[in-house]
Amino acid sequence: MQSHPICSPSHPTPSPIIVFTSSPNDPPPPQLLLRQCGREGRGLVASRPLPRGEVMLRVPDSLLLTAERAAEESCLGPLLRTRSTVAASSSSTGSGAPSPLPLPEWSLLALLLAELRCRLAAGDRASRWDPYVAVLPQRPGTVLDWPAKEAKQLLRGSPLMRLADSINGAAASSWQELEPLIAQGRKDGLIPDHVALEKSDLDWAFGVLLSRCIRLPSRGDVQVLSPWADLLNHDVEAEAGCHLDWDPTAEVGAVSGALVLRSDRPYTAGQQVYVSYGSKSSGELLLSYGFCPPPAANPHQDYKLRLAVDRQADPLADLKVAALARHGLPAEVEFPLKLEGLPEGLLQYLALLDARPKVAQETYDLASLLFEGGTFPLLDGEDTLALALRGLSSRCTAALKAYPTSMEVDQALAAGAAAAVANRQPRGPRRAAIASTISATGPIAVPPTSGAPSSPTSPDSLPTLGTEDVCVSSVRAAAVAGIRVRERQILQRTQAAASAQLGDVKRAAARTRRR
Ligand SMILES: C[S@@+](CC[C@H](N)C(=O)[O-])C[C@H]1O[C@@H](n2cnc3c(N)ncnc32)[C@H](O)[C@@H]1O
Repeated sequence: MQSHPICSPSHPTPSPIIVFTSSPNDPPPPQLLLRQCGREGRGLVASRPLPRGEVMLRVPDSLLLTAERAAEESCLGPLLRTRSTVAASSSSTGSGAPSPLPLPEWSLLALLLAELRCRLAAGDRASRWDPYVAVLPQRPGTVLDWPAKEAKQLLRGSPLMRLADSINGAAASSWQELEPLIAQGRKDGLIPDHVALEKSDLDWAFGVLLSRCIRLPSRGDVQVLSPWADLLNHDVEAEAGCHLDWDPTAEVGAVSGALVLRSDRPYTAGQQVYVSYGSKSSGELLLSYGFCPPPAANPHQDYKLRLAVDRQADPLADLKVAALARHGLPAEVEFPLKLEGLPEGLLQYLALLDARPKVAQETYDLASLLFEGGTFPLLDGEDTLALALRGLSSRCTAALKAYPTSMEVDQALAAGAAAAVANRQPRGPRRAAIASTISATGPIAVPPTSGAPSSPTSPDSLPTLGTEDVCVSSVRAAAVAGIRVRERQILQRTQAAASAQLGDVKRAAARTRRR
């Protein structure tokens, strides 16, 4: 691999490599090196043995791409400033609070990213962010890159369809916000001719944000793009991974405050450093980040069962919504079903949804018993626990019927892809990276590992599918088939657990009647 453009010494702006130094006067060797890490793409590895709690990376504020910076540096800045002023004067409380953003964070970040991408494509390299934008992936591989028709077909029957709709919906409404602004900017001569700023540019920018944006809890949950920090890959097995957050006390040179990465455990030289992108299922990672760990090996794999008060068919809907609200519960919830055990509160919620109380007070009393007392009462002689278990079983039946394919077809599809993908050699192995070290200090020696992939024959042995893999439509289809296999297994196991518990409830009731 060539030298990393981010590190280019010829670029006039301060190179982000300074984030690796804790003291500008006496820089120690960098703690992290950039490497090619197999199907995960680039990643960061420890350059030397690192103890637990070590600061591995500091990114100063000046290198964070925030929404405020995006608004300032976009060619539409003058228009955005007018909007900010109008918003500030209409919401002014004289509190000295920072002026509100003219648009939502992601719209501003996407706008600047898209603009920079258009400029770079036309050879216009006037921005200090160019080295960063130049190394962003051309295809982030998120669901925004999937043809709409294909996404509809692939995700039919799966709860992932709702996630895809919400991602596409968010990108579409952001475009609706930006389109008139872009038209106005063009009219006002603010946008150079070589900056197309089309919907496809914005969709690309949204894909970059979905897969790389970092939320900083210790800085008011602000969302940023950060060079270097966004080269950290996700480990499904790590509960938390290394800690990445804003630290107001960290110092880079004379400046206080930095985005800091601290090691969660000791690292050996050459070991890849991971963070956790959150407790995400393989489908969520596929749609939002463009890669798919094997669902069977992902401890966060689930089936998101959506339960909602039926406002159309339930004559007691308003009462139930009010009763739920009294207990701080929404009228719609997604319960993550897993292979092992039922999610907390699921049966109570189902009991309220499916019960048919006669009067308003009965609804409120039922809700109190379920959500406060933790008991399932008899309602008009009917056991509300049995009601909830039957409700769960029938919802699992309906969910299983909603898939357009059979279990056998999905298993074959996923297994076929496992074999095909295993034959494609990724660039460098996963956990102990070997070749192609890219760093300011040159390669370090790491013992080679046996790079030969295992030969999978079942969907369970599907390897992690990286972004390059899932950019191929047939591999995407197989990844979703593998997810459907796991979702079905979860639904079947849940149904079996509900039937078994229903049997217990019936036997207990029979014993009570006999006494
Ligand atoms: C924040 S970036 C990390 C850096 C990235 N590898 C790169 O080369 O730019 C997130 C992207 O990294 C890749 N990625 C992260 N974790 C992964 C994993 N466990 N397996 C496969 N790909 C992964 C995916 O392409 C994802 O969209």
